[in-house]
Amino acid sequence: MKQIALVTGAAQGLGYAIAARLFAAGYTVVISDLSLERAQAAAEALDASGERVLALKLDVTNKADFEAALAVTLERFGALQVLVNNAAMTMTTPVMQISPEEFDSVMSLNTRSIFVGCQVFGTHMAAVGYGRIVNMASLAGQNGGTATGAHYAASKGAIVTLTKIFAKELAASGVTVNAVAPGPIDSPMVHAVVSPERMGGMLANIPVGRLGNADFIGDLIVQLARPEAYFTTGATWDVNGGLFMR
Ligand SMILES: NC(=O)C1=CN([C@@H]2O[C@H](COP(=O)(O)OP(=O)(O)OC[C@H]3O[C@@H](n4cnc5c(N)ncnc54)[C@H](O)[C@@H]3O)[C@@H](O)[C@H]2O)C=CC1
Ligand SMILES: CC(C)c1ccc(C(=O)O)c(O)c1O
Repeated sequence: MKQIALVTGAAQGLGYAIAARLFAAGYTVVISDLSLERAQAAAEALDASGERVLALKLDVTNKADFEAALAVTLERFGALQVLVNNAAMTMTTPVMQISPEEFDSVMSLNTRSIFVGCQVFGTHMAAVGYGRIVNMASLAGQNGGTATGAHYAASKGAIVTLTKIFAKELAASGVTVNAVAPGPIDSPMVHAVVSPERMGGMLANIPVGRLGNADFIGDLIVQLARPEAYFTTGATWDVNGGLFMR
């Protein structure tokens, strides 16, 4: 059976690495992002033939975009088994200076998007009796964050909880819902948040002494997406170089 996966925020960074590892594992991959042009460029880089890749605009703050992306994917490929809710943003505003509007915007993009994605895609997956959803959390959601903003950390903590809730709801329908919680991964986002001057201090604080690798996150998600991974659901998979100990 053809295996189709959709990744949000897949034009760059971890999202692109996840899409690339799924592609290498034989999946047909829908690369979605806020910008159609950037999604198209990423799709072209992954599969110039365009046979096993589709680029879509999917603004994760917009429920109608999730619904449209599901409809277009089903129309084009006839199935959709895997959703990776990856898109997010971070802002490093000190907690006492975060406005309610800024707090809402981070929660909407990082957390409400996961809620909506699990609802829309989970409903389809439950109807067909099979599916795999992976939500991108963060170590910051577990330890309150250090380099990251308070709203970012709170938004990621809520993803762990939502993952458990949707896992329980969908378990009997053949749908698993798991989260991955990375610590700092070598990616545009980490370099945007941690200046070159502060990077040495950050590396010194990571027990394994180096940043994580985006391809490994992709490979972990390939494993969680397998039919054989039916017995892990509601779990948060930590990938943090031992930083949880600090
Ligand atoms: N890079 C890291 O060290 C870590 C990343 N993470 C998580 O991994 C995920 C990916 O992170 P990175 O690749 O580093 O981020 P990134 O900032 O490099 O990429 C995020 C992608 O999301 C897209 N995006 C932004 N707003 C969007 C919207 N409204 N709708 C759809 N797409 C949108 C951006 O265009 C971009 O392509 C995020 O959930 C992040 O919180 C978690 C822990 C560590
Ligand atoms: C790159 C993102 C914002 C990031 C950076 C640092 C940490 C950490 O030190 O724990 C994270 O968990 C992140 O998600």
